[in-house]
Amino acid sequence: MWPIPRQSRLKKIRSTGFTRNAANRYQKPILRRDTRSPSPSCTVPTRPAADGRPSVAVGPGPVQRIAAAPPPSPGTLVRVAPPYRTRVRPRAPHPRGPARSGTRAREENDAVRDSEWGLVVPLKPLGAAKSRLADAVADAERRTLALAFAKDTVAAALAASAVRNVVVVTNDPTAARHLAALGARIVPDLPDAGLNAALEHGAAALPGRAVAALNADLPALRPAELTRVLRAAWRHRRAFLPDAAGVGTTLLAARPSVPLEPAFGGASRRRHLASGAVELPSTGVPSVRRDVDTAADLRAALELGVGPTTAACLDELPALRGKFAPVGPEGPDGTRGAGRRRDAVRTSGASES
Ligand SMILES: Nc1nc2c(ncn2[C@@H]2O[C@H](COP(=O)(O)OP(=O)(O)OP(=O)(O)O)[C@@H](O)[C@H]2O)c(=O)[nH]1
Ligand SMILES: C=C(OP(=O)(O)O)C(=O)O
Repeated sequence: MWPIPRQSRLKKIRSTGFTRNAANRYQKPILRRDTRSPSPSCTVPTRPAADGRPSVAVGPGPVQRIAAAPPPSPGTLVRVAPPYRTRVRPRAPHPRGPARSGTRAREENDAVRDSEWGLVVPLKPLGAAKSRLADAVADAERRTLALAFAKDTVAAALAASAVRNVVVVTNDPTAARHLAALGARIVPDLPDAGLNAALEHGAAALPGRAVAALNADLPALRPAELTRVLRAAWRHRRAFLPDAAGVGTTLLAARPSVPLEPAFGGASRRRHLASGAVELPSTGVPSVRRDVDTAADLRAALELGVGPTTAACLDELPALRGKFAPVGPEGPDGTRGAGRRRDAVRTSGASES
């Protein structure tokens, strides 16, 4: 019956609203009688904080059961969905809003998908980490703080909508256990040849991805600020963010298939600039720049508001309580120091704040 003479073709288009090909593409939703058994309930490990608020999962803890939706009554017509894909973790709603249909929207959605980054977070063995805090705190507290910084950094990174996954490169078994419980993938530091070798090794675990190296000592990190930095980095082949002191680097990013070429350590801002990486704007992203090496850095981080694990350490460990009150003015509630911490809970899939 095809080709239809032009006249009757136009008539057909007018009567159906579709050409034959367009009509073939249009499909009604498939409806079938529901024969499925009720779907199983899913379990989410959580550990409530001391004050009763929910908190980041820190390991095996009480398991909260989420009841499954009641099954439809027998014989109900249900829309047949495509095969379900299991997500490793629920994703936060994308800032550009829900996915839309159409070619232009599809391109936009692809761009959003492409701009999801793999982060590489290096972490020294805790016994050696944060050595510049040794003057201010005893060894046990220094190790605890190094782990707390890393946990707050990784939890915030996992909650950032531009981040798809976080690889932690470490040989520390305790840190590995805690950070894996948050949702990070642990890669042993096989080269064991310093920070830059560890970063190259971690980046190799994310082939074909946009990769960003992020220091593990950013306890004030906010997911929305990290997303802002990564979206800015997406416009360049390689880009970096200087640390709060303007001497070092807290984040170095490379688009897919571009070698990361990390040159961290000491005055790395100058080295990253000389290597051709573009320096990203520093304004509006203080939490991504606020690395903590010294007691003064920790006070400055407290001014910004640190994450829940660092705040809990500073509140609960007798040797640390009251030790790092920030130098700034009192908070609106008259409290200082850890009392001014941000209370937002940062878990995977949590909304950005
Ligand atoms: N896996 C791995 N991570 C490292 C290594 N060296 C440094 N890092 C991490 O790289 C980031 C910046 O490191 P540094 O500032 O040199 O070390 P730090 O432990 O933060 O502080 P200091 O001991 O005071 O220098 C931190 O997240 C470190 O844990 C390494 O050799 N291997
Ligand atoms: C590792 C670096 O920083 P810091 O030693 O100050 O943590 C760096 O800036 O390259």
